[in-house]
Amino acid sequence: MPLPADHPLADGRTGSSALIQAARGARPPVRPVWFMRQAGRSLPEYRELRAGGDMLAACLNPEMAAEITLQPVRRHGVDAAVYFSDIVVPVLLAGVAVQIVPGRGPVFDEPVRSAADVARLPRLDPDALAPISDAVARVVAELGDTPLIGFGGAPYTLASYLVEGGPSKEQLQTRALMHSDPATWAALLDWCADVTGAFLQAQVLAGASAVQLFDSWAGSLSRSDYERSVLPHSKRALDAVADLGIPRIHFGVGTAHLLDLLPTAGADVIGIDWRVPLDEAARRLPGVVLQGNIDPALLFAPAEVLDRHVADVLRRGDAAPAHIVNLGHGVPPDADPGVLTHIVEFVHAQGLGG
Ligand SMILES: Cc1c2[nH]c(c1CCC(=O)O)Cc1[nH]c(c(CCC(=O)O)c1C)Cc1[nH]c(c(CCC(=O)O)c1C)Cc1[nH]c(c(C)c1CCC(=O)O)C2
Repeated sequence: MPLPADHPLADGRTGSSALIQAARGARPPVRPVWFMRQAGRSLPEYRELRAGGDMLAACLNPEMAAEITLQPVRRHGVDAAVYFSDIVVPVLLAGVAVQIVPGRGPVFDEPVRSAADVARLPRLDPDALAPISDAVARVVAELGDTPLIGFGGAPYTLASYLVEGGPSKEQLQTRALMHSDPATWAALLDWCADVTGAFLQAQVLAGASAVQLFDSWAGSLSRSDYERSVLPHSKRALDAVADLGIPRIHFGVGTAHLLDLLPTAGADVIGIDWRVPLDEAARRLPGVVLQGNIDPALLFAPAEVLDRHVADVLRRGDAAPAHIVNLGHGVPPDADPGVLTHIVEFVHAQGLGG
């Protein structure tokens, strides 16, 4: 499947941007920087626009979702936008009842735990993704040569919300299901991969120039469980956009023990959390473009401590073929937006270094 001729990557708008260059392994004059979870909670203009309104309703309102996506680009001058939505949006659009509870996260009316529960999961009608395509088209019409990153939840992370019925630190029911009923598990993860795959595809076809697959909970898996029961499904989700020719980023939290496995799912760029220094990651992933990995905790440290840390991240990032600067996980809701703007200015002022 080719990109539409008027897609920003097909018509030349975003191809020479720092983000796309770096994702393809080149070293642009200035290192690209964006922040996971930049679209939302830490910005006063976001809070004002949302004004207590429902999160998922905001995601399904194309005008509002487009505006929220653009807010951090205007404010911080980041090198990419990330589409304002949530990993559970395509699940909701498939017809599964879910809410996002403020301060908690996605909560499902009925957890999915048995073979019958999985068999009942509805098929996602691609037409249901129209509000996504609409919002993305509005965003890219405003972005010019700044690329939009689309995203989706990796099958394990998504499945953990469905099985637990909500956020869970240890995902005990999820991992119990993986071991007790491998066939049901595989069917559930394939369903999640297909829902995320369709979500990614809709965003790319409407104008996203790159995608990121978030596997926030992958770190709780053993290496063998990850390799056998999760990785093939993450690959299935990434495969949904493989032939569109856009860079694919794969990010997980707490994945030090899984690092060398991650690129085998098919992504071009691997996102590293703050626990593994980028030069060590580069040694363990030769030839792989890296993204990360400013410790989000340092957003709360004095300016000179933060600057020293960011300079260290840049220096270590030089060990990779190319480096996309980001945090090691999402922007905390109480972060000072001024600190994020400062990081963008600091990174751009450094040039490429090394
Ligand atoms: C696990 C996960 C979720 N959603 C997401 C993940 C994976 C990324 C990660 O590990 O951080 C991904 C996500 N969620 C959101 C984005 C938007 C784009 C971005 O700025 O990166 C992205 C990429 C918006 C959001 N998603 C959510 C908000 C907050 C809702 C609000 O403002 O009321 C935003 C802006 C809600 C949400 N949705 C989810 C959680 C855990 C929460 C937090 C609940 C809370 O603390 O209030 C599920």
